[in-house]
Amino acid sequence: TNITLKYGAERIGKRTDQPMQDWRNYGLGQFIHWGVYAIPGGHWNGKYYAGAAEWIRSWEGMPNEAYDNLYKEFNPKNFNANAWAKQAKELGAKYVIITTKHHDGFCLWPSEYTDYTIANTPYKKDIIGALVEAYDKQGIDVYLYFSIIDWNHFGYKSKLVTDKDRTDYEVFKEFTRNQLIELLTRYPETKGLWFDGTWDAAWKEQASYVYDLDKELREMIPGLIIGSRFRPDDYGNRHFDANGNMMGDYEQGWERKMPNTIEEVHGNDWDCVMTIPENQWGYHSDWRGHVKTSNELIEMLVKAVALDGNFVLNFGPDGLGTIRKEETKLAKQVGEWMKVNSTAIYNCGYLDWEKQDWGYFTTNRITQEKYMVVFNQPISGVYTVKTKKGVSIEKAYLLDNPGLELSIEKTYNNEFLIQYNPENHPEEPFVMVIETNKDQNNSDNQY
Ligand SMILES: C[C@@H]1N[C@@H](c2cn(-c3ccccc3)nn2)[C@H](O)[C@@H]1O
Repeated sequence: TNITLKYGAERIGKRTDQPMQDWRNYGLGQFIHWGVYAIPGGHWNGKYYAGAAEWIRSWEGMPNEAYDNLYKEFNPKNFNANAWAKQAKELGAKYVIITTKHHDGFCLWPSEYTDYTIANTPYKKDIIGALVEAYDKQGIDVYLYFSIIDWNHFGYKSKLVTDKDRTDYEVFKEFTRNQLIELLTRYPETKGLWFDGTWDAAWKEQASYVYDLDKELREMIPGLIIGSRFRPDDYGNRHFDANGNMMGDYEQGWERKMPNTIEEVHGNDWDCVMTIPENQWGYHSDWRGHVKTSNELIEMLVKAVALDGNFVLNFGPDGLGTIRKEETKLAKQVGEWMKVNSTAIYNCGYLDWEKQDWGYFTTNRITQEKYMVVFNQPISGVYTVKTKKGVSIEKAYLLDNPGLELSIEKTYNNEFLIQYNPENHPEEPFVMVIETNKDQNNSDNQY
């Protein structure tokens, strides 16, 4: 169908400019959710809050008035931006997404458009500025998370019913625009904005305002990257417009979930943002339910890269600015795996060969080198690989032991069977490198 839209997708197909190519090649990112919600950490008056810790203000167990005064005691004496950035570097994250303002409206930067900011806490100092500088120094690209929902602003409405709603909302729209311009002016190193809280009916009616704001922000920082969770089209659709075309630069719909097939990705760039516990972004002192292990997180990361996406792992520092021991341990474990295997992650993406049970294929978009990341070792020691017509496998070896060539048999219907029987069971996923007759990446073919 081709419905005429004034505010639909600005482009069909992937962005091809360098900033977007860099984004596409990150593979792994870090999400930071930090704010005053980290002070209660999922508890109030001795009671446990079963929801997501950053939503505790919406819980009847926590009076709004009590929550809205928490900022007066926000004084994270253990906060050390350089330590966080160093840990992210060791994790192997190529970019970071930092909450500037979550749904509660508390600003981690000294915004001049509201008093509900870090400037009016005992801590006083600019948290965002310190983090941008520290991550920049580590060579990690910085993206800013911004919640459109703002429970602290009188003009914020989830839906527009009365005339007063509408006049108040106009004030809120200008406030939102001012804060976004303020953020990009203060932190011009910002590579992109990760918007959240744009599902309200009120916001979905603002197609022309958001279209203009999107354009204005992109003009401030050339190459700025904004996902599909920002603009509504003429009919209030987000992510995909009325013609089914994606709005924004990548699909931002995979929150705590992932696609299973390349078809679900619709040829778009996408990111998956993931919590370590089942559903906690902000700090909760009592994680219940399933807490993911490093091998589970590594499999999600590899699966995302294998399906042409990025994987963004969330960290929720506590009220004093400490990154909790569970997150520190996982950052170390994933980081150690990345030190050995990131060749199959960075600059890699989807290889259009049939998915096999032993794990995932990835391929380097620049060198075309191909990788098999193994999660399920076959008892037989036989790894089946179905290539494309005319493509044969000539060499196979372990990424961390190139000298040991693995035997390859070709079957009658163009399948290749790679044999690998390690003496002992590997404790974590491992990578095989495969070279085909079509590879041009060996030096003597370069003219
Ligand atoms: C990135 C994540 N997005 C925020 C969120 C998710 N949701 C939500 C609301 C209703 C249904 C499903 C998800 N509301 N807010 C979370 O608080 C966190 O910031």
